Amino acid sequence: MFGQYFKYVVTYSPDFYVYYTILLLIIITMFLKKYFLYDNRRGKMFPILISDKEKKSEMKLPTTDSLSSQGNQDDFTTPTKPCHSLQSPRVARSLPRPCSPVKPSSPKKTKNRRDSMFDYKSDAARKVELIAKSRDERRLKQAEEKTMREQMMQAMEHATPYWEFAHMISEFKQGVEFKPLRDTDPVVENQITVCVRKRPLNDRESRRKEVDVVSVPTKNQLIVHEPKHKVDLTKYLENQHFRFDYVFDDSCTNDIVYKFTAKPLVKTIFDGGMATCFAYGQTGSGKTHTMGGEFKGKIQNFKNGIYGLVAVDVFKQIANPKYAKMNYIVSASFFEIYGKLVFDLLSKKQRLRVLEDGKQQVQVVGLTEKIVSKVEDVLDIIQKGSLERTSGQTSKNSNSSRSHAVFQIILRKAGSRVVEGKFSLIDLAGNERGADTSKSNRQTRIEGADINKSLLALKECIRALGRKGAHLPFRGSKLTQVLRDSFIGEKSRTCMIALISPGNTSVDHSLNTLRYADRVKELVANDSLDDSQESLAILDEDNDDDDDDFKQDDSMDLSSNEYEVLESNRHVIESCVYFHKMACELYNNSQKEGFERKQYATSWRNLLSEMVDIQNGALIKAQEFCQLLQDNL
Ligand SMILES: Nc1ncnc2c1ncn2[C@@H]1O[C@H](COP(=O)(O)OP(=O)(O)OP(=O)(O)O)[C@@H](O)[C@H]1O
Repeated sequence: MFGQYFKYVVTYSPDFYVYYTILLLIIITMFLKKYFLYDNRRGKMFPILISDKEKKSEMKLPTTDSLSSQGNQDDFTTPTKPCHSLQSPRVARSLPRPCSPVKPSSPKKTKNRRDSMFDYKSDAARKVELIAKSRDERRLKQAEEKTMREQMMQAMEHATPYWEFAHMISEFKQGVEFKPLRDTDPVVENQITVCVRKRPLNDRESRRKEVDVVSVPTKNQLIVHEPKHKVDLTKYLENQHFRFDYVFDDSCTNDIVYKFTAKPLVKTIFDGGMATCFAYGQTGSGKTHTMGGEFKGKIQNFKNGIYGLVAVDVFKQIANPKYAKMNYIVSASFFEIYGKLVFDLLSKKQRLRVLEDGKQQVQVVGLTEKIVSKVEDVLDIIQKGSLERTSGQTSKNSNSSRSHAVFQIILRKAGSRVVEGKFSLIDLAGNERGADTSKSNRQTRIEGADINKSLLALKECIRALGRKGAHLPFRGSKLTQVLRDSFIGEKSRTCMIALISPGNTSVDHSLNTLRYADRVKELVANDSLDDSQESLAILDEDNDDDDDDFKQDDSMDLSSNEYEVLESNRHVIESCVYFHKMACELYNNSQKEGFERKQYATSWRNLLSEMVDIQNGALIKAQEFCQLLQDNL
């Protein structure tokens, strides 16, 4: 029927297309009115977004009753559905006014028609909103971080008196990539090896809430974070960088330390050379722990100290078919040098004399040398000597920290007295004891001066070993005298292990230790004295022995003091020539273009501290001598 009507209209009504178009326009307008809004400001139409829920509510138009009940505040229970929710204009218009009393403070404020219009924001508006949002989030995060930082600082202040430094150090460490030494790293063989071992904080330091001021970022680098105060008392860190052959951090065991230090030297003594390994550092820094073995309470495990580990490897080599036919006899000795006195640790601390024969061979007369055939024999000797060394001492007033302990393993061929090879392992006196020279107690001053002197002489001797053919100032101390043959010969090899305590109260001593070790290595690496310099340094060789030094056992005898003062005087003269040359060289280099500022600063500082060391040593001797002359008046 509709079809017939349509056919009729098409056939008989020429205005059909006009009607049809008008009808279509009406439909389109209605559609637009229902689903679109016109934004006057922008002159654009926008489609209305209606959530599914709202669409549903729109479809179910509220009855007058329900609307009035919504409008009744007393019955108001759900403010989440206000009448002016997002609805089409038609629906919105159809709603009666009284529906407005929705609580204005309603937490879920729904959008009205106008709000819905502004849901459609330009990109710029969206971006502004995003920026504002992220700014608010950032501010919130910053506030949270600040609160946390304040809380942490408060907690740290209670936990440690050095919390500010601890905080600065931990911030510094965050920017450092740590790649410490690993057991699998290759062992480099040097004639002189200088390395550093840092021990962990001990119980006493932890109780005092000390801060660990030493970082070991790589296998050969170390940083000391020296706590400092500015004039206005602001705290800051001075980070001092050092480089050595190896640096062992507090997680390294004695086995690892041994692998990179003394182990490579064992074969030296089978090749007819002398090997020497020193442990240098402040009292309590771990010298005995490293050389003698780890402590478990008061009990020391001699098997895992460097003494014991060397013994194991020596016997392994003896069993090696290459050396088995050589018929080596192994013997061991253990003695202590305290000032100018030498004591046998294997013979109830019997006092020994050090003499030099016509061929400049130094002999420790009467020293017990026990023949050993297995590792256990050596461990017995180490145990006996160590107990002898520490017996009758309290840790506070320990003589062991003021004496040098020398443990030697000697190789001879069966039936011969000739030494084929010797490994000397030395646990040096605490280096801070050398600074005891200003103390009023005369004995302490003398001890301090002796330690200072022996450590300076030791450094000079190692330097001389590095500078082949240079003058060997071995007469500078009893220690270097008895070790004379360790510093001569092409085949001699030396290793120094500098031990440091990590606590902030030890930082000055640790820096002293590191500077000493640094100079030993740096001079080995950089020194290239020319012949004229060497010839200047030889003066002493002709200086015929004033054997007083060897024949007298009295520690403070006038003539030996005079000898030492004159020796130090000569040493100062020689060093002045050397310093003058080096200082000129450094200065001239600094005038050249593109000179390395950092290298210059380090070299100049080291040169000056070396000069100060030598002059201080001479000053101590001169003061002692003045005092002695006065006492003898
Ligand atoms: N690497 C380490 N790991 C753990 N503990 C260590 C380490 N080094 C040292 N210690 C501990 O620190 C303490 C002091 O060490 P040690 O006696 O070896 O110092 P020292 O330098 O020989 O002192 P002294 O000059 O008085 O003989 C010991 O209790 C030792 O166990």
